[in-house]
Amino acid sequence: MGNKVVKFGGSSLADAGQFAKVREIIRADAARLFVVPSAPGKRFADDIKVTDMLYESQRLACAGEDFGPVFDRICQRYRGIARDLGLQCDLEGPLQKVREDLAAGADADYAASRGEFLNGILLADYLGYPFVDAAELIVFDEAGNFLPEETQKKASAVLKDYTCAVVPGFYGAKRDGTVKTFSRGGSDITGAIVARAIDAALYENWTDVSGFLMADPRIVKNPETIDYITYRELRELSYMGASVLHEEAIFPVRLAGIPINIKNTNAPDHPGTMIMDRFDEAARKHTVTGIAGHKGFTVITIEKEMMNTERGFGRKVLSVLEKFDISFEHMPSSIDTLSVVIADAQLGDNLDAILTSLHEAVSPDALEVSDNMALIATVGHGMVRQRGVAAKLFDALVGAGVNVRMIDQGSSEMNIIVGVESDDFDLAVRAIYQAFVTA
Ligand SMILES: Nc1ncnc2c1ncn2[C@@H]1O[C@H](COP(=O)(O)OP(=O)(O)O)[C@@H](O)[C@H]1O
Ligand SMILES: N[C@@H](CC(=O)OP(=O)(O)O)C(=O)O
Repeated sequence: MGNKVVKFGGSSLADAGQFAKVREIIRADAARLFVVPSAPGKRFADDIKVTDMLYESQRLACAGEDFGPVFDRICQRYRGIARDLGLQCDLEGPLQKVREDLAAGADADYAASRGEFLNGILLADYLGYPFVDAAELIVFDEAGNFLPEETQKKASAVLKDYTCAVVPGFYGAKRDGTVKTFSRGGSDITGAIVARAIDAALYENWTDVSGFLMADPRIVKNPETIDYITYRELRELSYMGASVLHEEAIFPVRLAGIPINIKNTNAPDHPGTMIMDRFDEAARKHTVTGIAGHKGFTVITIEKEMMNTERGFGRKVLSVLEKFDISFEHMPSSIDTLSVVIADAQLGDNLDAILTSLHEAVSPDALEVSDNMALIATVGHGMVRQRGVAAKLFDALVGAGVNVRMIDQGSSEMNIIVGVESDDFDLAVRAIYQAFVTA
């Protein structure tokens, strides 16, 4: 039987009690030999993640303000875990080093990475596994882009000398040794990289929910677990906001054909969700695999009669966005209208300037802006073969009194995206869930 990589999220390692559950899980299966921890996460709803406190410490240090009190709270989190578990490893030395580095002007990536680094030291000691610094395995270029093939070479060469190891999640290093983190939630990517590097039989991703759920449990009460899902479906759902797995975590394992199993640290016997390239279609319980979405989008709708006959119309619109260095999410079109959906974070303060440029570039009959929009994706390979899926979805939304502002049936044919007003977001997700799952 092949080895397993086990990644534990911040909620799974938030305190000593959680560490104990993690060790029990690892000891229950002799194949669980490569462990990727996140930084201590929230212990209760209003708690603060260590990663957030590290960013805050760095921000204060950088502004020349006193970061001592925030950093002391970080130290207390780690000291509490080490004390409650009776660990003997040197924690004070590494804590002091981080404090000094922050005072000396360390950057945000380095600061944030120390959350996983310190937790990795504690977990390695608790398990009796060697600690392998992710900075020795994971490579970024000078501009900060992750280099997958160079990483695969380096990580597999280093890890072949270990029968087991703890590798902290979330970061790697540029070739000059400067620490670089992935985007938030990026420990999931580290787990996938380690799985590919050791050619694991399975990548287990342990979190605080019993697998990937059909909808966000903060919106839908007790949603069903998705038993099986393909990498592609999962990527669509993760990208659209289902935060349980970082959307980029799929690439390394998909390349190597390694399945991912999402499991619950607080309910380890639950089978969770299996993610793989394909599976027996008969195993699907519902037409729809999952529903995900998020708020914070603006839609610009461009109207122009006979637009469809005008050569290069789409290109001109896109070149305006390119000029502002903006990427778009979707671009549904009909005969005389074309809409571009843009995340507000991309748009910044550029909306007025973009509208002016669009007027100059394509002389539209009208430009309409809908801000404060949310996008919801209803995803499932099974949707292609079923008639009436779109009708059922819209009936559900109309029945709930939701005003649908935009529709995009993605070219992947396993995805229908609707744009609704942000205030209707939760209502719309519940209505779709009810129509496809509980009705
Ligand atoms: N479709 C979904 N299925 C499961 N969890 C979801 C989904 N959408 C959002 N979530 C949220 O994702 C959380 C788990 O992800 P995350 O906070 O990154 O965990 P971890 O700290 O273990 O990495 C869950 O607690 C849940 O609130
Ligand atoms: N600690 C980092 C990376 C991470 O992946 O964390 P988690 O596994 O708790 O989502 C973050 O908060 O973004």
